[in-house]
Amino acid sequence: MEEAIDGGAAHVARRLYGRSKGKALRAGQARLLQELLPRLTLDLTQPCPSAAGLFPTAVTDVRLEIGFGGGEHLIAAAAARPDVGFIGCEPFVNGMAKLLARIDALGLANIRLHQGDAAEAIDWLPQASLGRTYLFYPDPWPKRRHRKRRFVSKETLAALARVIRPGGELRFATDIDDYAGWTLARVRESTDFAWTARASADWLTPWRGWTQTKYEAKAMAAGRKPVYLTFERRRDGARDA
Ligand SMILES: C[S@@+](CC[C@H](N)C(=O)[O-])C[C@H]1O[C@@H](n2cnc3c(N)ncnc32)[C@H](O)[C@@H]1O
Repeated sequence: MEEAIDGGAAHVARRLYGRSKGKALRAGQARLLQELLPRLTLDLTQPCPSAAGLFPTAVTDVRLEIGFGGGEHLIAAAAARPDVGFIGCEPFVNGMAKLLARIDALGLANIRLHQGDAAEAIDWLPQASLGRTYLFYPDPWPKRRHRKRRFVSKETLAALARVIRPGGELRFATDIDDYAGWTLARVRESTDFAWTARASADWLTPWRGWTQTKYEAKAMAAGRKPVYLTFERRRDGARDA
């Protein structure tokens, strides 16, 4: 067990499941990992006084993407909103290399990165420092005995509730019905988040300006139908209002 760096939710050192390496990297990708990644990486060994202060220019909001994969959504979101700071977390080195190539090509200055478990970055961030968090197609771990490896848990929801400001959002997409039900059940038990859907169109329609991720394209090609769930961070005492 490790102490939280900023005195926030206690960070429990946990195993990160899933692959961290795939195909051999090209020379250009290896160079970006060596030279660009260290310049954009969060320094979790130092306290984080302010999430907005991680960016070189003033930002109006800070948003976090957990497990960005190939970075399709993160790049599009950051390019569309240069006034917003984005933090991307991804342990898979090939995904990180792909994202770095896009950041470099587009000259984006509003992305910061953590190559590893997003839970570490979440525990490091100050309270109420994020306006929005994205969790798209997290690894489904379909076997019953592996479900405890899923990113969504009572503990991660509590950690996210600490860093998402009241009125802020957690956006979640999955193509696995059982993971949607699992997440809804955990949100239902939480006093921190409320599912905002009013009608089926709300969970069957992607968010405005949505950029399809590689995983979603594969899921749809295989005939699976995604759901898009938006959870609002409750303001204190709002649960039974
Ligand atoms: C099924 S892929 C989806 C990727 C991407 N979101 C998409 O929609 O294409 C899940 C991703 O989550 C990453 N991941 C798994 N556990 C993670 C964790 N604890 N923190 C951050 N990323 C994680 C994996 O490396 C993988 O790239």
